[in-house]
Amino acid sequence: MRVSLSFEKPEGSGLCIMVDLLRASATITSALDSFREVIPVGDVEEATEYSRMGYVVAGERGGETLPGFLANSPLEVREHSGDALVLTTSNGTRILESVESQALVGCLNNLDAVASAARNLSDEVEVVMAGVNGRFAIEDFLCAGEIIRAIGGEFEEYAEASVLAVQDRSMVDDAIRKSRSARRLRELGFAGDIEYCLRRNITENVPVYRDGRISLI
Ligand SMILES: O=C(O)[C@H](CS(=O)(=O)O)OP(=O)(O)O
Ligand SMILES: [Mg+2]
Repeated sequence: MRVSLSFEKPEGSGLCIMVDLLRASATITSALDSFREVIPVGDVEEATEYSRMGYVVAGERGGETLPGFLANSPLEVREHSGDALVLTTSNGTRILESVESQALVGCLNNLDAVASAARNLSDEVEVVMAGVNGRFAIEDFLCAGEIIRAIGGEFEEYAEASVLAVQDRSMVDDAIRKSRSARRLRELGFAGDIEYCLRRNITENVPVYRDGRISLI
């Protein structure tokens, strides 16, 4: 198994795992408990159009929930159900739109499940950190490190660095709690989401993005 790590967009065209720990990956993973599929859309206008058609919509910009939408929150979306959830977020949904083939969605909540699915699907996987508006985000790097360690195999150097960074779990948790993204979410009243996103292996859900939709693998 060969594992690489990249930032913002996949460098190859094979299997990838999109990691946006706070919060798009966790929201998508959680939503698939109560929705058959998630439709990720890049812009607010398109999501609003879906809303007019009667779809349940969720989304934010800069962490702030869009008016009339559910929050990009793993805790909030699981209180709703339906056939499809339309989701637009600042980073995660935008990254998925740049995926050419298929992408799994990974977070700490589904850490071992997504690692095992990747191993079953391919002998090469690229983990893609979403970041925040083009900037490195430590929470995505550390989450990627835990997923890459769980996948195992041969790591390219960036991937290896992420694994070396996650030797101490309490340091990982502290760094994520102190991240710019977490601070911003706490200011907006989403402290509960941060703690939820830090929980390891609480679900077997492995979301897969293909042909513009996300469903369980
Ligand atoms: O809603 C979130 O947690 C973030 C907001 S921000 O742009 O990083 O402030 O969006 P996401 O697409 O989940 O990174
Ligand atoms: Mg994020």
